[in-house]
Amino acid sequence: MSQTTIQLDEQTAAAATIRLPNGKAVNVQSNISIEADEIPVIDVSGIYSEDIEMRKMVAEKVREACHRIGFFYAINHGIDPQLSSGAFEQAKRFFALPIEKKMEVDTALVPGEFVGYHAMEQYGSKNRKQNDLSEAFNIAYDAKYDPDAITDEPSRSIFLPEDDLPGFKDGLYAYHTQILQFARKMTRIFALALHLPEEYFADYVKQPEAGMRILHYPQQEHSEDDQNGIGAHTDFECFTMVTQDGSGGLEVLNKAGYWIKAKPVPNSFVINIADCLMRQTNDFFVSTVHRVINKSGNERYSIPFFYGFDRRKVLEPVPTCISEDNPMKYQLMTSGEYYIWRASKAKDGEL
Ligand SMILES: O=C(O)CCC(=O)C(=O)O
Ligand SMILES: [Fe+2]
Repeated sequence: MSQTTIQLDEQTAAAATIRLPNGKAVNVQSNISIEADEIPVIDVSGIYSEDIEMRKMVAEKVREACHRIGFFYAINHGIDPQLSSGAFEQAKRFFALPIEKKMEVDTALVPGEFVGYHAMEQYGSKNRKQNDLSEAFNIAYDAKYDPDAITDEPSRSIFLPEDDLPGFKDGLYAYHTQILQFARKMTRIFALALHLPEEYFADYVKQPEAGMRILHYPQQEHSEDDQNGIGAHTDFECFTMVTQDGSGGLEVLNKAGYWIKAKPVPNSFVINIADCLMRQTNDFFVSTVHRVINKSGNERYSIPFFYGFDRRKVLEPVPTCISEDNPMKYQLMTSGEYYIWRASKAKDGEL
């Protein structure tokens, strides 16, 4: 997530330029979203194949999607749907707690880190009358729940005492552990997609950034001009994998400047490129602007998993994405420097 500044066009209030904290500016032609089949659905079952050609076939589809739109659906990912149902149940239990209880794990208690509770209508854009209509709870990577952990460093997560919500932490990490393993496999596919050896990023993800978030969006009554569930933003790690319920509401800004509805596809992840991978690929992969507006008539719940490289690793350019004619556009920094800079900006109330 990140903050945005939106400038309304003088001629038409519908068109706008969105200035992003990642340094980009994107044009929006209309604030009203449209139905379009632009987000590819990729069957990723080939990632488990022993045959490198099968893995490369998935990788080429990922390459095309990440270059063209920065978003795709992954189906046949192999994760038991009971784990996502379990995590959604935990989300509903948490958000049903009284606000005073939820505020005991307020994210403000952990400056600079994206963990804990983000209260309803707390963040927003100064261009909209109402703050964003959502609440969230974020957890961080925890080596205790990673079967391939190489560290015993304590997690940055904060939780209510176990007796306040028995089973909540284990329920969330049961799902997190499975997504983490899938994300490591996908890291190999992303390397192939960039025409690099599969192992290229292996050292970057032994101790990854792997936050997960549960989100609750009530039905909104205001127009999309006055309020969003989450306003237009890009994510800041390498890639994000979102589990959405059946409500719909996630919208993706395509290169032509139109909001495309990312309609729910059962048992899929919506995967999107985030800023760090955009930086490392010198913009070959696009970190696409997205937002959420829940007008489904239901309470919407979603579970994004934000996956990034080890904080100590420098975000070096990918060799296949730079050349003499196409030099690196971004200043070198570590993943950690980038995350902390962006998280602090976002927590300053700018989304
Ligand atoms: O709720 C969703 O579908 C997406 C949420 C999101 O974009 C975020 O938390 O960064
Ligand atoms: Fe996002």
